[in-house]
Amino acid sequence: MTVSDAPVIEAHGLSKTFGQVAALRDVSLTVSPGEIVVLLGLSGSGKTTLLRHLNGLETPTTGRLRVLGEDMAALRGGELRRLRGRIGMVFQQFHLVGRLTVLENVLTGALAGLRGPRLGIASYPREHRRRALTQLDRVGLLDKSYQRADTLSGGQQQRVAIARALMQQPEILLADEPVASLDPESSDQVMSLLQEIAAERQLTVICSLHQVEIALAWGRRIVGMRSGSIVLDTPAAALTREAAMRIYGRIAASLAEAK
Ligand SMILES: Nc1ncnc2c1ncn2[C@@H]1O[C@H](COP(=O)(O)OP(=O)(O)OP(=O)(O)O)[C@@H](O)[C@H]1O
Repeated sequence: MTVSDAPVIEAHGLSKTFGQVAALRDVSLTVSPGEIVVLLGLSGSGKTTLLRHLNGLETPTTGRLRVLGEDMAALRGGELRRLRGRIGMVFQQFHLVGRLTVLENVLTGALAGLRGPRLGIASYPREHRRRALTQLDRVGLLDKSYQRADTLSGGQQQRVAIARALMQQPEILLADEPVASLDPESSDQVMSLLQEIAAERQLTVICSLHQVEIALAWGRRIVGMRSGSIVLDTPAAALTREAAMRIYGRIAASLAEAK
């Protein structure tokens, strides 16, 4: 195995409990560079908790986790921040600052690498501004650069959030239900953009979804989660819609039983 083939994520027996709630149960997962992995599961199955472990926002109750070759349990302060700088994140609710321009929102993606507070576009280095405009061009929104972020549609706002994440030149992109708030057409645009960008940059993408149809259409590898456990890990091409729906049916049934 060469260095570049080394897994970017290696989780072994991860468990996480919040009080009485087991959010993750014995999760093991290995992801190679450039893979696009869809985490598929209903609400409450543990997808967000797993993603939060991958960028060090949660620490496991038990188990081991290596991300980009680093043992997460061994990282402290600045080391953890540096690792986080290599991992981009996008969220269901975009988390843009609505009253700022699109360009300023994208510029904030590079803030971790800058000292001191920034106020206004002109306060960012010229090179950052150039890069931010390049990212906006890539996501098809260059013409919206100077518009307030809250005047954009949901799909456009998610594309801005992707451009912001790309500013940190991440090696891994974590997308937590990135299309859950979007209509079908915008969902397709966002999923297709994530896939193109992953291919262009050899970027590893881990994307949580709850919709089987979208997972089948866009996933390459589908990891199914139920009640905190991985119950399925298969190439999307090998998973028929009927099989996925049956698995989902079992997920739904198990949740109904739990209530
Ligand atoms: N900080 C927390 N404190 C207590 N319980 C938590 C916490 N975070 C997650 N949980 C619980 O852990 C379980 C898994 O939640 P998680 O958010 O990971 O699921 P999910 O599949 O991402 O669902 P959703 O899409 O609704 O966020 C749920 O039962 C949730 O209530």
